[in-house]
Amino acid sequence: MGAGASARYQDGDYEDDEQSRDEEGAASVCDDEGSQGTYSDTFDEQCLGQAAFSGPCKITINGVECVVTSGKLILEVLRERGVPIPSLCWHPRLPTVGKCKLCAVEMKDGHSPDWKKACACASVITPDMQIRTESQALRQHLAETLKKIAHGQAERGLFDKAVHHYNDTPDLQRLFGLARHSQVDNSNQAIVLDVEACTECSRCVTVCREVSGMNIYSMVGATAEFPIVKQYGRLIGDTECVACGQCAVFCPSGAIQEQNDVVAVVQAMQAGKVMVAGVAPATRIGLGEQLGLAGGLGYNKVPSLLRALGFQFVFDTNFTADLTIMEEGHELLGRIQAAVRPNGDFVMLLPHLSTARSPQQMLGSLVKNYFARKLGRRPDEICYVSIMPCTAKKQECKRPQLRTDDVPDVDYVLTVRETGDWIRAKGISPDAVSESEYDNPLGTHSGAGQLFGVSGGVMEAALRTAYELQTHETLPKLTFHEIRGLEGLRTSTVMMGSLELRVAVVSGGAAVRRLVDDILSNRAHYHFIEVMFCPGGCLGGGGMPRSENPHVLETRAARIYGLDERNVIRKSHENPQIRALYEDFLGEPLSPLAHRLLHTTYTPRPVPKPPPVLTPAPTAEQFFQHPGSIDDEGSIRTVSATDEAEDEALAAREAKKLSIFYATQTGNALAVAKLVVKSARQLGYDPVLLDLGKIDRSKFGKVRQAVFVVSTFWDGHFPEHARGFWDWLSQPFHDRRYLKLMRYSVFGLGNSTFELFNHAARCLDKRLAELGARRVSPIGDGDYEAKDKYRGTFRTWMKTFWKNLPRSLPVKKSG
Ligand SMILES: Cc1cc2nc3c(=O)[nH]c(=O)nc-3n(C[C@H](O)[C@H](O)[C@H](O)COP(=O)(O)O)c2cc1C
Repeated sequence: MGAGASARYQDGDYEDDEQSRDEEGAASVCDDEGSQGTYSDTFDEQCLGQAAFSGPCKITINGVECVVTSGKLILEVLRERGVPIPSLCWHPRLPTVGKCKLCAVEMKDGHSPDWKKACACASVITPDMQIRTESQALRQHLAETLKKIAHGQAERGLFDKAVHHYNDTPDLQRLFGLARHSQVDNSNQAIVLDVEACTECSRCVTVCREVSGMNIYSMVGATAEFPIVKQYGRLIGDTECVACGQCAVFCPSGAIQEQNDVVAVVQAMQAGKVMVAGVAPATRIGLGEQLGLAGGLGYNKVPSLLRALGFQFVFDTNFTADLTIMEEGHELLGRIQAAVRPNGDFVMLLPHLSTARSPQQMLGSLVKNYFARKLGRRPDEICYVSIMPCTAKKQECKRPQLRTDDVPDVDYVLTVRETGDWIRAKGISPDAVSESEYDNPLGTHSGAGQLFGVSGGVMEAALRTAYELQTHETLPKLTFHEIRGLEGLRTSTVMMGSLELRVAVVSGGAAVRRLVDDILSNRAHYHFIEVMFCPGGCLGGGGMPRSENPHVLETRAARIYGLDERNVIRKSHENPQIRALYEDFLGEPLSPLAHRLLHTTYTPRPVPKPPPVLTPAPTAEQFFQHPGSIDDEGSIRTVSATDEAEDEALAAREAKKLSIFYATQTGNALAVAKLVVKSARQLGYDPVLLDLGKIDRSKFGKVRQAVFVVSTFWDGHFPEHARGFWDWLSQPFHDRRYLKLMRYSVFGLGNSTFELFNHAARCLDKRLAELGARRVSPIGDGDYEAKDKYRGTFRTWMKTFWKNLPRSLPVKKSG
């Protein structure tokens, strides 16, 4: 609801004086007396950040007076005080979206007699506010909202059952379109999406866009059967998804999960394989949480629990974290020295990824190629299972580069969640097992290795070793506080003798994207960068326990730092087993054997392209195929720009000529462009409608009066048919006065839930002005998310344009 709309609720009688309501939003309710009333599904949302100050203030909650902090969200305050309040879309670590409307409360300020309904997740506490969470109307609202969610799930469930039931009847499958779609998207090696369980809360959309910076999910174009649309309407496996699994961590209903590999692991056990597990640094922090142990799990309980599950050997991925530092540290110093110019300066190293494998893959490789030999077994007789905080590791272990003699180094990856649930399902109690040590020779680690579980930890571990390797002196201070913390980007300059090393630590995909942009555009210069895709690093990984605790990442980080501090060995190069491994087997860091077993190569992954054309609306097709023909509405002339520019001499007519260019993917922009044509004709103009993808470019510079109606698609792009035009117009060769004759205005069609809202229209608007065209009126930002879709914005924009157009005519010089 717009801020001005008022809905009054008094003593169980709902009164709504808003005139226009959209159909979807209206539902029928009974009030206390059982009379039927109309109930608007709209909300009074207090603008976040509206609170004048943040400090203690008095409010009442359900009639009880209390002192709380103003400026906080109502939902946060209710949760802190233990007042039951349902919600689905809200999460303390995500921006508010106010989608599910389950957290409705009623509120009023001190003196007002009227109660207003509001989303507790989208409204902030103000002094003297009264809040109630219980009333007949709220109960009714909750029931209706839950019913809608359940209805959607049930519908999709029935749909799914129909697939099963009609499995042998292809005609019916075709009829329902079932042959083409599956309810369960199993196309990704790490993530599975079962839309039957989806509550349409949109958390996956938010986290993927805001935290991971990927924008794989969308609800635009969603249907009842498929409430979540993936990039370009494809299966997840065909998108750019990197399987970080943040969607799985934040999904409240289990619709998005990791691919479960427990059954495959159990089958390997039953097949008599030698079962070996490896435990990651963040795993030992997360497993206790997944098992519901508030105080965490005793450090050496983890190997015991894994042995109770049936693993014969339990190694420590912290060991190979130390090994990674040895390989990566020598690699870094080698690259720096190779890059030092005679004047002592050194060149950018950023385009060069380290070739060192991840600790998981190093451990897998050593288990299959080193430990197997000690055991007198063939690599394929061993099943190595990695217990990880990460979902992407499920994908990583399947990379073809990470096999030796066609045997995978890592057979399966289980997330912390899968492992915890398996332990529970087997009825193993952490209290019933005693502590035990990790197995050797791959089980001893330094505190530096443990730090791999937190963002900044790999950098800190690397610096502890690189400093001593470079300077041959003892590092005076072990902790690098400047690169600790959970902000997306931390930077520092570290002196290593005379070498000044500029370092950056980045975590969370969105922050990574920003840093990469800065580097590519020469705004950021670093020598050594640690990149972790998950927020806070592995402790915020896609395979870690789901948590509603806003401070969960800080708590996990503190535990990891605590483990480092308690360790007797704090530097990777001081780990005695690492030294022994080089002496016995690998030779030295970066030796040929180390290269073969511990390093890898990368190949670019194909980036999925948008489909060539997304079924244009039939009317648009007519226009594309028959330019110049009379359209179905009988009155709109479409011509090529060539004809249009021929009339130079006819000045009077010229002033009335208006070129209306459109670019559309699914036909909406064309429909809007036609409205402009009609409106122009009513005002006595002579409009022509032009497909922006088909204009005669040699005549474009002669257009005098123009309107552009342009939609944005696929991450800020122009619609398919007009991309060639944009590529051409944005080229640097155009003269700055190329469009000096043109007066124009742009109307954009987009959706504000996309990060690049109306990007195509905005770029066009800017570019036209850059090339000398005069803007008659400001761009119209049409937003599909607006209550009336594009209507209101369009009317205002059109009105301003007609008002300004005659005034913008160049004044004739007299004499
Ligand atoms: C797959 C898809 C991607 C979209 N991408 C964007 C976008 O990046 N930015 C934006 O503002 N709108 C985006 N939209 C919203 C469209 O611009 C909006 O639906 C518009 O009405 C389409 O107009 P058209 O039918 O003329 O192409 C997207 C819509 C879809 C279905």
